Amino acid sequence: MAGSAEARKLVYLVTGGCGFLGEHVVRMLLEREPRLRELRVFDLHLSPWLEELKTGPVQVTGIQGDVSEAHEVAAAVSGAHVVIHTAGLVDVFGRASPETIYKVNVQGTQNVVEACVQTGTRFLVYTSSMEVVGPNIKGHPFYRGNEDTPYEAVHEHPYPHSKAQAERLVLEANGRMVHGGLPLVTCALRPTGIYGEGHQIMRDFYHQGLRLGGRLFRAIPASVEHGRVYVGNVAWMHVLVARELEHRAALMGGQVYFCYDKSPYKSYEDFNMEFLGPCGLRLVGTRPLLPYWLLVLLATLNALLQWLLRPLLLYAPLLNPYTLVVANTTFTVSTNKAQRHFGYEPLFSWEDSRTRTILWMQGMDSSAQ
Ligand SMILES: NC(=O)C1=CN([C@@H]2O[C@H](COP(=O)(O)OP(=O)(O)OC[C@H]3O[C@@H](n4cnc5c(N)ncnc54)[C@H](O)[C@@H]3O)[C@@H](O)[C@H]2O)C=CC1
Ligand SMILES: C[C@@H](CO)CCC[C@@H](C)[C@H]1CC[C@H]2[C@@H]3[C@H](O)CC4=CC(=O)CC[C@]4(C)[C@H]3CC[C@]12C
Repeated sequence: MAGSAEARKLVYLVTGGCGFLGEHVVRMLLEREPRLRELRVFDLHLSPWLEELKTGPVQVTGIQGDVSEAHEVAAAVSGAHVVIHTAGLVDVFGRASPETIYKVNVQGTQNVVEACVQTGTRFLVYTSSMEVVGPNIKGHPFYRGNEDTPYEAVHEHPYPHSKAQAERLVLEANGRMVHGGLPLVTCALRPTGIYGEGHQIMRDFYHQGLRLGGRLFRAIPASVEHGRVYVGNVAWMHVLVARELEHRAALMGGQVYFCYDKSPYKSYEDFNMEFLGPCGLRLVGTRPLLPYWLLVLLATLNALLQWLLRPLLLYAPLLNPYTLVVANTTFTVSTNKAQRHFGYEPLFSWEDSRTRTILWMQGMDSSAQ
């Protein structure tokens, strides 16, 4: 979408703009935000593809930095009209220490909020997660819930705990006076499990399937529904929210929105097979091949091994007690809050989302294991 030079006046900052979701947000902004003049992409590691984006009408500025460093964040935020804060340490496998997770996710978010206040940036969109709600460690189902559905959110794992703390910081900052005397307007988006082009865990399952001779083995009952949402639609929601916060501050400020689209309700594994199947993999078993108690045992063993081996090497398999509970607990969303508050409709149908993801997977080098 082309915008005339006069209409281009806004400066956006996307933190974590080189990540899986961040890249889609960056590209979506360039395609669908005609008022954009400058797009700042802030990340710990800048990706080479940023260079290609520098030839268009929008000034794209890569900023290598760390959200946990307040001065780096303040320098990047200064002069931005809108901040989309997607940067985060996404780790439920024990790769990073809890301290590092808090430093990036909580302190990093606090730094973003303070930078907005100090420099006079008025609009802040935070990428939260369904994980701030659940599934909880008790395995309570959340079936087609919405933003108002009561649920006992109990967090013991550092990732959901840090995301919940960060979300609270962002929402509590709504209405704070920023430099210049106007109120900060914030809101949080809570994606369910995101999938699509660039999804690392999908890549991991694909390569695991290839190693196992084109097979994956069912571990989760098909009846357990896990919420999923296409990355392009999550990015589109971010773009829309960022745009509409200014016009609907009273309605949207301080609100949370689940990210949703028309992706079908399925188990985590059955959903993955929508893409892995057309890439030649097969899910073996109509029921889990191992009894649940054995999976719990294996997950506990993995956690124990991780702890024992930590001084020597990093052992971080996909299966641990936390991921087992998340994958084994029904958690699905059914809401239209984003449609009611800011007119969101998914940009990509389920068929498009599926096709795009399959094409991306088929284009991956299958030997790159
Ligand atoms: N992947 C998923 O299924 C879901 C992700 N989310 C949230 O979406 C956001 C993006 O996640 P993904 O794209 O999946 O993860 P990702 O790991 O692909 O992207 C995160 C980006 O943040 C950057 N980053 C990490 N630490 C940083 C630091 N200290 N300073 C600056 N940048 C830093 C990374 O370099 C990376 O580019 C995260 O906030 C995550 O919590 C929410 C729900 C689901
Ligand atoms: C038991 C295994 C047998 O195949 C399967 C293990 C799958 C898990 C690695 C994933 C199941 C559910 C995923 C999480 C979920 O989609 C919600 C998430 C939200 C976020 O904000 C970050 C990612 C994640 C925690 C996601 C991580 C991978 C799973 C636990």
